[in-house]
Amino acid sequence: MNKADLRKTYKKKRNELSLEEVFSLDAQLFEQLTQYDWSGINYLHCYLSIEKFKEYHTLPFIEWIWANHPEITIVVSKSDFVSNELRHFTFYRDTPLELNAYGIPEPVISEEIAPFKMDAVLTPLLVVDKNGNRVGYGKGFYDRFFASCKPEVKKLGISYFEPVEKVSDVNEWDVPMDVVFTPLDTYYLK
Ligand SMILES: Nc1nc2c(c(=O)[nH]1)N(C=O)[C@@H](CNc1ccc(C(=O)N[C@@H](CCC(=O)O)C(=O)O)cc1)CN2
Ligand SMILES: Nc1ncnc2c1ncn2[C@@H]1O[C@H](COP(=O)(O)OP(=O)(O)OP(=O)(O)O)[C@@H](O)[C@H]1O
Repeated sequence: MNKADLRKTYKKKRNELSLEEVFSLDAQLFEQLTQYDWSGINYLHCYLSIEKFKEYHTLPFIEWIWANHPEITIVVSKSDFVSNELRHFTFYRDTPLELNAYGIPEPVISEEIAPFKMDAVLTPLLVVDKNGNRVGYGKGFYDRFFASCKPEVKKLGISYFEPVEKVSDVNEWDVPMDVVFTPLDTYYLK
């Protein structure tokens, strides 16, 4: 299937999840994430969830990192919807957040971190294929971001759904995921 059709299908599938389903999928994803080997990571970039789109709710996992991996600095983004580029800032317990016009929580003030500093990036997505090719909302924020990261950055995807066989229209700018967390499994793709 192509990205446009997958985007439509998986947006609908996610929308149709009940709150009970989301709650239980989130608990399973949390288990997968906490079983991953986080050693060697200093800067972990993580998205903050858009509630109205029913994205996996990352805050409980971020709190787990704060409690269990004090050596890791969590970094979150601010989105510029004119250039479709991200800027990156440290995120601590006391960092104030505000919702931007798209419903994405963003830090009000904190320290800016350059993209090449990231050791791992937890990436939002609608669905991936078995090669790690990702379908997002179609604005290319994360593809641009990965283009400015160091080549060895760990690209980690989070998905409510199992990988599909194939995204048929992969472009030259698409950066595949190395690892994908789903409620049922963690896939190591490269
Ligand atoms: N939590 C989170 N943060 C993220 C992303 C993400 O997928 N999740 N992004 C990943 O790249 C970027 C933001 N991408 C976005 C792209 C489009 C819309 C949006 O609201 N689009 C339409 C509505 C479409 C719809 O209804 O589905 C609009 O413009 O109104 C929001 C965020 C950066 N930050
Ligand atoms: N490194 C890059 N530099 C400049 N433009 C880029 C880059 N990567 C992607 N783009 C542009 O961004 C758009 C990405 O579209 P695509 O359908 O791949 O988005 P997506 O990966 O689903 O979305 P998102 O990353 O926002 O979740 C394309 O129009 C592409 O031209």
